[in-house]
Amino acid sequence: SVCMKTASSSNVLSVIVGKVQTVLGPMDPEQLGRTMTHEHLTMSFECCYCPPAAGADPEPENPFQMQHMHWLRQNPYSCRENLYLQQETGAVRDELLAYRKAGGGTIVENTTTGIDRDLPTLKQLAKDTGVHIIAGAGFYVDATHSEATRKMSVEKLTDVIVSEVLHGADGTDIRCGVIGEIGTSWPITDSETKVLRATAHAQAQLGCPVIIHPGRSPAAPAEILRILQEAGGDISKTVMSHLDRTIFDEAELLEFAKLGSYLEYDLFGTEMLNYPFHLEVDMPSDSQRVKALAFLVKEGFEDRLVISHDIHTKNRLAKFGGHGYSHILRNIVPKMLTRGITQQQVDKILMDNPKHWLTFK
Ligand SMILES: CCC(=O)NCCS(=O)(=O)O
Repeated sequence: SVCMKTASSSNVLSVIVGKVQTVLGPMDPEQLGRTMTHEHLTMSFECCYCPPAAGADPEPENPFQMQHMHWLRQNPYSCRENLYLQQETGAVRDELLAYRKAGGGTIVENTTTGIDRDLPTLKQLAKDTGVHIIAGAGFYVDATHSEATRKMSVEKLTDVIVSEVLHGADGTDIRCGVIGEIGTSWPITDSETKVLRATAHAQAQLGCPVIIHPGRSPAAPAEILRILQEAGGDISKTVMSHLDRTIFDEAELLEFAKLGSYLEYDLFGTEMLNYPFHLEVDMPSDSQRVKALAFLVKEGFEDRLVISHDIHTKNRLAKFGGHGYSHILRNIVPKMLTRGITQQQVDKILMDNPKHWLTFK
């Protein structure tokens, strides 16, 4: 039966090579269109609930009323109700229709094991809206690893990830088209190191795209690439997420960029004075994100940039007064064009780079 599985696995793989894999099946990469490389459409972020800080404004009684929108924007993780994006599939469906109208084609849905991935809902959303959706394989940060996950060997973890891509995940036949977001903390834990090694082994077998959530230290992204590379991963097909809250110093950023991964600015729309997961970090504004992109373009990295919003709480949906999934297309692109980034470079960032990354080798 091992032989049968290997034979059927190589048949599946031969169908995906040169293609991208959406929740509705393999697809010609030319069909992707404008692509947000890091979003969530249905998930729970309960693992990251933060009680309001001592002395700060407490959670309002009815947080989703207009007068509390500012509080929610500043304290998104201090309201449990706000962390259940999976309760808003209707609103997400409306937003995906709006995303298509705004010129969007594809969304990479980064929800992995640990934060309530829901593949049947993703498949239904793709059917209902015509937006191409690519689902993520693998595991989120250590705090969400189950005891069973922690006990798995690198080989077993590799088998799980490979199977999620080739055969389907969570007991369904719906296949993932990317590995990640693979979650890491700082310092990287033993269980996360095993998952990173498994990710690299799976990528070496599959020739597939990988996307990583780094811990909150400027040293984290390079350390992660070192682990992946040592285990046989393909850095040129790997996206490093959340650089906007991770590396601030321009020299350090250039040093990291030279390592060759894709560089992702994916918190567009997030404006927050106190970042509760790391109080020493000043969360940048959208203008500062655009400035970082313009800097990396000027330094010659236009072929490595990808962008997104990483919507993972309810308050960021248009239904709750948020910016929604079309903010980049409607507001950020025009801003980029006023800051020395050309239309051709914008097209690379939104179309060509995601296409090259997502295509199986
Ligand atoms: C699941 C969503 C996620 O991990 N988002 C990243 C948030 S942050 O670490 O950049 O604050």
